[in-house]
Amino acid sequence: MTNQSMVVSDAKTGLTMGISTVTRPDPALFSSAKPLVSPNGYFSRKKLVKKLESCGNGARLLDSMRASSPTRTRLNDTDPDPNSWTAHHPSALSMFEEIMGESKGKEIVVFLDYDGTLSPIVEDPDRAFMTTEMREAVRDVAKFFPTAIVSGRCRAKVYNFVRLSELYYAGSHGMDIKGPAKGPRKGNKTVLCQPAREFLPMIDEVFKSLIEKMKHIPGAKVENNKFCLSVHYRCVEEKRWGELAEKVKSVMRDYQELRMSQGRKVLEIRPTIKWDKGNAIEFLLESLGYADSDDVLPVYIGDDRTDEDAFQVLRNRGQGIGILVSKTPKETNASYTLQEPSEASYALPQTFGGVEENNLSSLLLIIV
Ligand SMILES: O=P(O)(O)OC[C@H]1O[C@H](O[C@H]2O[C@H](CO)[C@@H](O)[C@H](O)[C@H]2O)[C@H](O)[C@@H](O)[C@@H]1O
Repeated sequence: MTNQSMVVSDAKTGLTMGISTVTRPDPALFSSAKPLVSPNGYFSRKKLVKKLESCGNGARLLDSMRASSPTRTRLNDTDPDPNSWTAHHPSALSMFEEIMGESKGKEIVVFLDYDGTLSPIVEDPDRAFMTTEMREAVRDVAKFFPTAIVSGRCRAKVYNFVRLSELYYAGSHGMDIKGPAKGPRKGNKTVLCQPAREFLPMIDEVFKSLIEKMKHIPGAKVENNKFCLSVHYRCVEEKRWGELAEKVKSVMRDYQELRMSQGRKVLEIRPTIKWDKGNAIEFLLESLGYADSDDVLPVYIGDDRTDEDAFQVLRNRGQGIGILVSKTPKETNASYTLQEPSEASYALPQTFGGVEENNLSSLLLIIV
């Protein structure tokens, strides 16, 4: 293992754009890697950690699959009280003034989750398209603020859905980050970070095993997200979820270097490295020159458990705005809420005439 760094500079501002120190085996695999030359924005080395989330016993996993994928609309006793939840996590739309106050004098950086945030949740993961209005809204946001898509999907796939080359993309739950290829920073070196590169052969192997195992479970789907895998059970009969979980666990037993987490009717398999969406947004903020800056206001909008790592980072920094997209109360580190993707999809391009840079009101006008 080597401790390598990447430096990317922004020709426009002269700022160091991307510096990351990541643990990885083969520097040659990082096409844009260069020696660390600036004292600015060093990232502390992220060491491999033991499994963060064990698979647990079968019954626990099955319970958790049910709990994390509610088909119900009614709340149960364990859900947070809706009134106190709304009081603590008010709608981002109703808190416009307050949110605007936080943005004064700060540079806004926008982070957007994809599934469930920019696109509605649908049965077929390959058909989770975003609307044209949403794309326009994101395009317009990116004209004013550095904007990144942070997704569990493989970077190429999420790029194919979004198709905006001026954005940063952090795919595979942040384990595959790339800066804009074109757009405002055209001609500059691009930010690149792939801290789990060494796991690629293993992930491919596990993908093949899972495909084989899932063949006999109607509706199950295995998605290769490059540095992680998704086993979807949205279209599997609930009475077979236990069997599906057992099969996934039986494959996982041979791979102690991988761990499992859960999303919305999906089991996600990924390397045990301590690198998640939270690390991804820290990396990107650092890349943009905001490592320890008080002058930045990161805004993160997401809907899923994996987005909580990013919300947590904002809380830890005591900086930024986390917005959870959810219709039902959930434990969350976000401060505000939106009910559903459509609340963030009413693009109002006509408002751009009056938009001022560095003003959060511009952002909200664009996305709501
Ligand atoms: O981080 P995200 O961008 O939110 O990605 C998380 C997972 O999203 C996708 O699965 C989810 O959306 C599908 C399409 O609506 C839905 O069918 C599935 O049940 C959801 O879990 C994606 O397919 C996964 O690979 C991502 O990890």
